[in-house]
Amino acid sequence: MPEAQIIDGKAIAETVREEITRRAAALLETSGVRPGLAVVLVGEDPASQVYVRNKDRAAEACGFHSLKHTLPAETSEADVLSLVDKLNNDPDIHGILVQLPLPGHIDESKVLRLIRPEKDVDGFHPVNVGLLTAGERASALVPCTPAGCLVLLKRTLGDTLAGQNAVVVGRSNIVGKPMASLLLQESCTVTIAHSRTRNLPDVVRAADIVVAAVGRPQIIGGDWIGQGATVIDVGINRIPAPERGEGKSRLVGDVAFEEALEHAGAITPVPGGVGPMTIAMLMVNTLTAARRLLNLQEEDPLF
Ligand SMILES: Nc1nc(=O)c2c([nH]1)NC[C@@H]1CN(c3ccc(C(=O)N[C@@H](CCC(=O)O)C(=O)O)cc3)C=[N+]21
Repeated sequence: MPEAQIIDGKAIAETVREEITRRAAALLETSGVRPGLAVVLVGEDPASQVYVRNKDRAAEACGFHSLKHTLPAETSEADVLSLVDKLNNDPDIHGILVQLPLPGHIDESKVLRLIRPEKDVDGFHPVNVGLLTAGERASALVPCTPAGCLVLLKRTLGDTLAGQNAVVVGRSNIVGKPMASLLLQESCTVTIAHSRTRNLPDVVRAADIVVAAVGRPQIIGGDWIGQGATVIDVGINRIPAPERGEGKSRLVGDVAFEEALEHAGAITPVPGGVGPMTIAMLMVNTLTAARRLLNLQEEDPLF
């Protein structure tokens, strides 16, 4: 059996970012506006710091104005809310991202609801969730990770996904549910599976498209993947790797990658698959938000 094609998320993310860099330069040329992104990080979680730094670099590479607000873990909810309020009213800021998870004493949903939907580049505000669910993707801001997965699927399978059997494993608000909405809008037959799904291996085996967004290392067996299926692995799990030396670790996805290679038609690696696309789509959303706030015409969507 030939081995699966490996979907190069890093390279595809690069092409998306190049296109956004061109469009941002054109916007600056014609309107004198530089897209502005504000990222709010509360606390010192090291993984969050890495992600926020990568995002900051990507924004600068695209020619955006990038502002990072790092607040101590003890910051009160009221202070976070007042920062969001200030960013909502800052004309130089077009996109606001509040890094999740927030410390336990802060009500996440309260913070996310305060972000102006037009600046909600994560697509987590109930207005954007509602627009996406209602099939009005064109006026919503779509969550970055599912949007990135859809770009990877279209670059791999072509622009038409209609009629494909898509199984999304995981039902989170940030990946599973919006992913299912996007695939449904593409006229896939969509199943949302989760920890309580009966006969999960058989459900996954019936899929032409598998999106794994569970957050447990290699929980999806390689032999669960139907022959020739396209596999998008959203999981980023750090596991011990004693073979690399004492105390070392490595990143793996939610899919048992090596075995899945023997069954899948195409599959994303971890790292280098969905992760880089998430950051690229944040750039897409920030430019989209800037153009809408300026009442400029929509550009050709990238997905
Ligand atoms: N409001 C909010 N929005 C987010 O989008 C958000 C968030 N909070 N909280 C945390 C998660 C996580 N996340 C990642 C994005 C890119 C990589 C990424 O680029 N990963 C690289 C590897 C990075 C590494 O080596 O650690 C890759 O998969 O190739 C990872 C994780 C965004 N998140």
